[in-house]
Parts: sequence; structure tokens; C-alpha cells
Amino acid sequence: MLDTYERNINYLRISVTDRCNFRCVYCMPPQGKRWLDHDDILTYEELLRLIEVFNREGVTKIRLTGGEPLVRKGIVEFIAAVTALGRIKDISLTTNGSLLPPLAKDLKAAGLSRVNISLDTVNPASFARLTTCGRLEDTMKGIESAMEAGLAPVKLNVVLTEALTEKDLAYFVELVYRHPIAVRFIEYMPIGGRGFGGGPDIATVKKMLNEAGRALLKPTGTVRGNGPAKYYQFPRAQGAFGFITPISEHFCSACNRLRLTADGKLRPCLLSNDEIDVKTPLRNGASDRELAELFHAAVAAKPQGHSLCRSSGFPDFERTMSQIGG
Ligand SMILES: Nc1nc2c(ncn2[C@@H]2O[C@H](COP(=O)(O)OP(=O)(O)OP(=O)(O)O)[C@@H](O)[C@H]2O)c(=O)[nH]1
Ligand SMILES: C[S@@+](CC[C@H](N)C(=O)[O-])C[C@H]1O[C@@H](n2cnc3c(N)ncnc32)[C@H](O)[C@@H]1O
Ligand code: SF4
Ligand code: SF4
Repeated sequence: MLDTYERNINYLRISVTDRCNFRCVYCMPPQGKRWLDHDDILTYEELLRLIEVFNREGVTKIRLTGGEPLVRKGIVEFIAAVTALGRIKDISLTTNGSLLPPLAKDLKAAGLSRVNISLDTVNPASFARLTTCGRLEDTMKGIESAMEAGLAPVKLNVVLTEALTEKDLAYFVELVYRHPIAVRFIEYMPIGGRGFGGGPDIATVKKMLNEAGRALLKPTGTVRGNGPAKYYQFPRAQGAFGFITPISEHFCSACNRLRLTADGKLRPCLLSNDEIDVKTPLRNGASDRELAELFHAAVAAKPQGHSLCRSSGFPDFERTMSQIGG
């Protein structure tokens, strides 16, 4: 469905839970957040109904996120049910990877196409500090299991922090030469974390990658995805690097998405507090037509760009990133 600015909205990011087994410093406060009660979270049946209705309005790609989507029980069966609808072309998932090893093969068999895994550094101490309670080794095993299961292309999400070192970049260069992995560097967005600064900027990272790879990264269009990353490749490398620049070079003119929070709010823009409640009407017996109208309202409410584009600065965010799904 086209929005006011002629953007085709065909992608829904669904947060299946606000819960997480990590506490990344840029994503949530150190004490975590008060979790939603189970009753406040959309059930899988409710999610399936919304997916069917929104699919008729043009949604063909879905990403499951959270919090950590793999902490929610029944996720494999849910993905199988979405697959069984036979209408969604691309089902993907964003995860911290730590819980993937026992699930990766089942997720693939259920119809999950691919995973994006967060990995900000390969230094175990820095990883533990950034995630507060994560272990590097668990996420590394998760990445291996995703590759073995064929959840391809595996993409890594690296938020730019001061923990990112030359050693990390050398590791990532080696990785993309050897494996068909996409490593994406993401600018920090000031939303709901502990306040954050430092870390190299994108230009510095690109320069350091060129030095570490002893070659020049060239733009490439070969990486499958629905998101905002711009991709580059070294000659003869199997994988690629991507850059996600919501701050220095935003991509709002190509925005193709809505978000659905775990507690059933449709969010027209990641970086705006506006939300439309679908859970209450859904639970009060709304018809498919009425639910479709809420989808239309969310599409109509999509801003042309985030508030920094309008020079009014970011608002005070009411939710953390973990409560929206990134
Ligand atoms: N500002 C902004 N950031 C986004 C948007 N979509 C994703 N991001 C950020 O991009 C990073 C990577 O997101 P992912 O969940 O891995 O998904 P993706 O890159 O959109 O997915 P694919 O391209 O389909 O693989 C996260 O930090 C997101 O918060 C968006 O619409 N606006
Ligand atoms: C909120 S997480 C949810 C999925 C999963 N728990 C994970 O970490 O991949 C989704 C993505 O948002 C990114 N993210 C979280 N907080 C961010 C911030 N303040 N700025 C930029 N990206 C952020 C994470 O690195 C992750 O790649
Ligand atoms: S980025 Fe993902 S893993 Fe880290 S705290 Fe947020 S939701 Fe959890
Ligand atoms: S900031 Fe908002 S408008 Fe811009 S790409 Fe992200 S969700 Fe879309």
C-alpha cells in the first residue's frame, strides 16, 4: 500500500516480546525494564490474524524481533503457522544469537528464511560489558549454528560503540573474505538506552576496513534484504559490509515499514512516539475491515522522515529500543 509520500509499505516488523536475556547498554537501562504481563502481549493467534489482514493490505515481508524473540516459547511453531499461510514471501528474525544453537535447524524447517545477529565486538570482556549479561561464546555459537542451518544470508549487526577496535575490524574483514556473511555497522540512535557516545563514525570505519582488507570496498547490490543498509564488497570476498546510517544519512525516503509492538501498538515510525492501538479493538471483536482500517491509519500517519530531518531534534522516547524491536 502506498503512503502519503508514495512509499510502498509492504514490510512489518513484529516485536514478539519485550523480554530479553541481555541488557545492551545502548538499548535498555542497567536494571532492565519492567516486563509486560503475559496478558498484555498479543497471542500468536492474534498475531496470525493481524498478519492475514495486513497481508491483504500489501504486507509480504515480516521480521520478528523483540526484546529477544527467541526467549518467547513456541516461536518455532508460530513461524511454521506464518509459513502455512502461504502468503509471506520473506520471514526473517533479528536476534542476539545466544539462544540459537538448539533452535536454528527447527527454525529453518519451520520456514524462517534468514537471521540478523547482533555482534558489536569479538573481545569477550567488551562484549560482556556492552551486553551486561551476555557471553561472546554463546553468540558465536549462534552464528555458527545459523550458517550450518542455512539461514542465509546471515547478517551481523554491529552498533558503533567505543568498544569497536581495529582487531574487531580485522576479524570482520577475514570473516567476509571466507564466508557469505554481511557485516553491517549501525549508527547509534539515542532511544531509550543509557545515553551513549563515542565510537568511530562510518567514514572512519570504512577507511579502517579498506586498510585492513588492503583493497577498496565497492558498492554492491548482491545482498538480499528489505532494510536500510547500503552494501559494499571487496573484490573476491564472499561476504559484504553494510552501513546503516539513520543519523548521518537517513533513509526515510525509502521507508517501507510499519512496526507492531508486543503489546499490540502499530508504530508508523521507529523514531516517533506516535502509536495506534490495535490490541484493544482486536480483543473487543473488531472485524477484518476495521483492523484493515487501523493499518491504513498507521500508513497514513507515517511521517516523511524522522524528527532530526525536520531539525526539531529527537523527542523524549517513551519506549526503549527493546520495547519497539529496533
Ligand atoms: N531509523 C531506522 N532504523 C532502522 C529501521 N529499520 C531498521 N533499523 C535499524 O537497523 C538495524 C538493523 O535492523 P535489522 O533488524 O537487522 O533489520 P534490517 O536491516 O531492516 O533487515 P534486512 O535488510 O531485511 O536484513 C537496527 O539497529 C534497526 O534499529 C528504520 O526503519 N529506521
Ligand atoms: C532491539 S534489538 C532486538 C533483537 C535482538 N534482541 C537483537 O539484539 O538483535 C534489534 C536491533 O536493534 C539494535 N539496536 C538496539 N538499540 C540500538 C540503538 N540505540 N541504536 C542503534 N541500534 C540499536 C540492536 O543492535 C539490534 O541489532
Ligand atoms: S539489543 Fe537486543 S539483545 Fe541487546 S538488550 Fe536490546 S533487545 Fe536485548
Ligand atoms: S526513521 Fe521512521 S521514517 Fe525514517 S526510515 Fe525509520 S521508520 Fe522510516
